[in-house]
Parts: sequence; structure tokens; C-alpha cells
Amino acid sequence: MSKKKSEKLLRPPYVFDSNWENLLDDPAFIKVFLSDVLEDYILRQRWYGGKSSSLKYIELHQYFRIQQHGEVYYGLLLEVNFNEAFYQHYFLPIAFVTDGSFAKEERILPLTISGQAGYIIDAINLEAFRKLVFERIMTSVPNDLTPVRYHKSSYFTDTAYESSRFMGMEQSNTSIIYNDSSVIKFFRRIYPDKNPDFEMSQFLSEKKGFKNTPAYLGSISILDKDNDNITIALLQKLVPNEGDAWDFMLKEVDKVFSNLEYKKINVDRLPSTELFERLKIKDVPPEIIDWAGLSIFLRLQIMARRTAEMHVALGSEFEDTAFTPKHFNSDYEVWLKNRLLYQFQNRLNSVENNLHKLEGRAAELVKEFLERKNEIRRRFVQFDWTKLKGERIRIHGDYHLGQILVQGDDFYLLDFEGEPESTIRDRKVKHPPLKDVAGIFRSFHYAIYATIFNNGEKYPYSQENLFKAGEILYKFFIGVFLESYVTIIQANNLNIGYRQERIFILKYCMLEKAVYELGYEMNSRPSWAVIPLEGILGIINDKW
Ligand SMILES: Nc1ncnc2c1ncn2[C@@H]1O[C@H](COP(=O)(O)OP(=O)(O)O)[C@@H](O)[C@H]1O
Ligand SMILES: O=P(O)(O)O[C@H]1O[C@H](CO)[C@@H](O[C@H]2O[C@H](CO)[C@@H](O)[C@H](O)[C@H]2O)[C@H](O)[C@H]1O
Repeated sequence: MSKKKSEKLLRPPYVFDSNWENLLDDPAFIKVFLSDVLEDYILRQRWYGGKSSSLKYIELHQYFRIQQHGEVYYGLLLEVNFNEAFYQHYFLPIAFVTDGSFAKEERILPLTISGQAGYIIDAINLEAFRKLVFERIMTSVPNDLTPVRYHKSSYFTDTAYESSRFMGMEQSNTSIIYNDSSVIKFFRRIYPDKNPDFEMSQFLSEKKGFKNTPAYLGSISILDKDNDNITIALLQKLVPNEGDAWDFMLKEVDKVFSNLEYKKINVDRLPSTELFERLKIKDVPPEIIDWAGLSIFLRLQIMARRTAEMHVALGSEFEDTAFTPKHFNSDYEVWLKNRLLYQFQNRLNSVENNLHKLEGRAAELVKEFLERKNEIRRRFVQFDWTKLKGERIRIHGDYHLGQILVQGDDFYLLDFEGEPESTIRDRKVKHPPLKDVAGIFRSFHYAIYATIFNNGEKYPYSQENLFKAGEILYKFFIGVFLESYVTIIQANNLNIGYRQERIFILKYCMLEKAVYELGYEMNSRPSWAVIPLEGILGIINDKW
């Protein structure tokens, strides 16, 4: 019998003598809770990010009380160990409830403590817990008896708790809306450091007054055993919005493709432009404006302005070394090449192991991708820091259309947690700001190709012609965005390099992002892998 199985001695009904206040000190409870129950529970959670590896066991890394006026909840930092992968930490706040009809789906463990039967549930489901958390941030007593630290910003103006509800979005953490005016995000995957989302939100909004990100209202962190400051929650202003820029872009691109038929456009006669050519609206040919409409280009100019303003704010720090700009150097070059070659190898493995999941165009493209793997590697190695004169700054790091909210004609930028696969240290490395711009350009490419692949039959044109039209549209989107972006960046003296340097960085980062995306798609939605494959081969073939 395996060690794990032999330890499963306690069976339901689970009865413990301890009371709630000292339950976590009871080794019998910990054993049952961690192995018998939590493993099954955690695997079912949307926020659990370890699903592609096999779970070995869970340990309780740390626990702490989240309490007020004698009302006690526990915050658990769980260490999930895998058979083949590196361990991960997760935050789970727990509560004990006795009402049998409450949160039936959310029960973690039925048990009796001190003669009282009830359930352990994720405390976020309990309004009393959410209220307590809100009030603790509102009063933010500087030093709690527990290792929990509550922080409130000067933008926090509410004077009482009124309501709370789940935000109910598809997301990797858990967000709650308070008083219909603010959002708290409880981070689920936890890193032994300040979460970059908190760091960047506080820096951009409180320190630099950047208006196009939700205002920073407060946060909760834990001092762990090693005195590291671990962020577990971030409170921000709720931004009223009409959805995210990804949905916005899909609708816009659909209109543009529908216009092909409506405006009887001959795709072969559409004028094109060089990739990365900077374009003012007056430089966009009338045939393109007539086809795509003026409004999408005006909106892209605003999106570019907000992106540039974010980078100007991020590049304007002279004291806090976490944010001061840096130049390229050999350390960065070595770090970057190692990282990208490692990531590329990982993608190759994942593609080779999952070839059976690809069909049609993706299956054709993947052959070429595998045949040309050495060329792609060479591209990654062609990075020479001595030729780059621009600055490196803290950047968004996972910038795509899904991270932008649409409000009227304007845009709000969010979710600064960084690239999900990177370590916490790597997420804080300074990069050329054009890396974010490359991310958003990849997103334009995604929106155009997703429209062709998902609604292709709706437009009475051959797929070849749709691709041709899509490539033209892509280049004009990029040109208009780039002109606004570069103009604002340069007017604010942020050095992003001379023209050739900018183009080199954009292509380099777009290839990096497309390779990253290939792994993301192979794991999460293989039928979309065709999009990054098109992207990778487009760059390698210098099609653009
Ligand atoms: N401050 C906010 N105001 C309005 N909506 C928000 C706010 N923060 C997040 N959202 C919505 O919640 C979604 C998920 O938020 P995000 O920060 O990306 O969470 P996660 O890191 O868990 O993926 C966003 O795409 C957005 O629609
Ligand atoms: O969940 P996150 O927002 O951290 O990002 C991950 O998921 C994204 C998909 O939701 C993924 O983005 C890719 O698909 C988008 C369309 O769904 C597209 O707009 C992006 O350009 C493309 O990268 C992202 O890569 C991944 O990290």
C-alpha cells in the first residue's frame, strides 16, 4: 500500500474535539483536510493552474487568521507538489458554516467540531467574511496581531460596507464587487513576493496618477516565515465598461469583413503598406478607409495613446529601483536567450507530443514549423545588446486585447500580473516597452485570424482572399497604432530606439510571443494553435 493510501485512516464522518479557534493546530484535522479532501476539491477549481501536471501531495505551507472582533477565518497557503513539475502555492481562505442549505456546491469538508456539525467552505462564499475583509481594509490598523497586513490608499473613500457579490467573470483568480463601486481580486496562485499586479497598480495609479487603469484602493498581504511580503488581495475602483477590447475588436473585424461583400470590394485591388510603416490617418488610402471605416482607426489611435502613456509613466521613475529604467546589457542578453531557447524547446516538445491534436491547416503549418526549428532558434540567438540604445522599463508583460476594458471611446488597462508561465522574478525584469506593443499586435493578428477561422463561411470570398484582405488590414492597424504610440513616446523622451532598432525589437518580441502562444494553445485550445503557427511562419518567412 502506498504511503499516501495508508495515511487515509480517518474516514467520514469526521469528528474533532478541537473547536474552530484551534482546529488548525490539530494534526488529525490537517491530515484529513489536506490529503483526503483538498486534492479532489482543488482539482475542480477554475483557479487551479496545475491541471496539466499530476498532483503528488498538498502541504500546508502557512496559515493565518483573518479576524475582527472575535470573528475568525483562516487563510491557508497551500503548497501543491507535483510528480514532474515545480511546486506551486495557492491561497484558500476557509470558514466553518453550520447551515446545511448554504453553498452546497462549495463545500470542502463536512465535519463535526466540538459537537457541532457543519462544513468547511471557501470563505469567499460567505458574505460575513467579505464584509470583514472590506472593513479591515477600510480601517487598516497598521499592525495586526496576525501576519496579515491591510493597506488602504488615499483613493479609498467608502465609509461603510454595503454589499458584495462575485464578479462572475472567466478569470484565473476570484474577484468580488463591493458596494457596486470597487473590485477586490483574491489572488489564488501565490508567489513569495509582492504580486506585480499590486505593485504596478499602486505605482501607476497612486504614485504616477495614471488615469487609464483602475484606481488602486488597497491590498492585503502576508508576512511569511521568511519575512517576505506576499500579496493575497488587491482592491481597485470598479471601471464601468462595455466589455473588453478583444470582444470589441472581434465585432469591428467582423464588420470590416462583412463590408467586403457589402461594398463589393475586389481584394486584389486593395492598396497595401509596408509592415511597421508609421501611418497618420491621412496616410491611410481612401480605399482602406472606405472599406474598414474611419472609426476603427480613430479607436486604435486612442488605444495606442493609452499604451504609450502607461509606458511613459512606467519609465519616469528615478528613485524606486524596482521601476528605474535600465539600458540593455550582456546580463539581459544572456538571460533572454537562455529563457527563449528553453521556452522554444518546451514548445517543440509539446507540439511533437500532441501532433495528433492538430488537423487541417494547422497540421500543414506545424510540419513547416518543425522543419524550420533551427531557423527559429537562430532568430532568438540574433540578439546583440551592443546594437540597442533604447531603455528597458517595467512593462505590462502579458498585454493583449483581453486585458483592456472599453469605456465609451476610451480604454482602461488592467491585469498586470505578467506572463502566467514566468517565475515571479522573471516577471519583474525590465524589458523594451515595445514588447507590450508586440503583444497587442499579436492580438490584432489573433482577432483577424479568429474571425476568418470562426466566421469564414459567412463572407462569400475564398479563404485565400480573406487571408489576403486580413493581412492588409493587419498592416494598416499596426501602422496607425505605431504612429500614435511612437509620437507620444518620443514627445515624452522615453528612448525606444531608432527606427531599425524598433523594428528589430518588434519582430523579435512578436516571434517570442507567437512561440509562447503556441504552447498556450496546445495546452488550452489546440484548435486555435493554427493562429500562432500562422504568426510564427509569417515572421520567419518575412511575409510582412
Ligand atoms: N477594476 C475593474 N473594473 C471593471 N472590471 C474589472 C476590473 N478588474 C477586472 N475586471 C473584469 O474582470 C476580468 C478579469 O480580471 P483580471 O484582472 O484579468 O483577472 P484574472 O487575473 O483573475 O484573470 C477583466 O477582464 C474585466 O472584465
Ligand atoms: O489568461 P491571461 O489573460 O493571463 O492570458 C492567457 O490567455 C489568453 C487567452 O485568453 C492568451 O491570449 C491569446 O489569445 C487571445 C485571444 O483569446 C489573444 O488576444 C492574445 O493575443 C493571445 O496571446 C494569452 O496568451 C495567455 O497568456
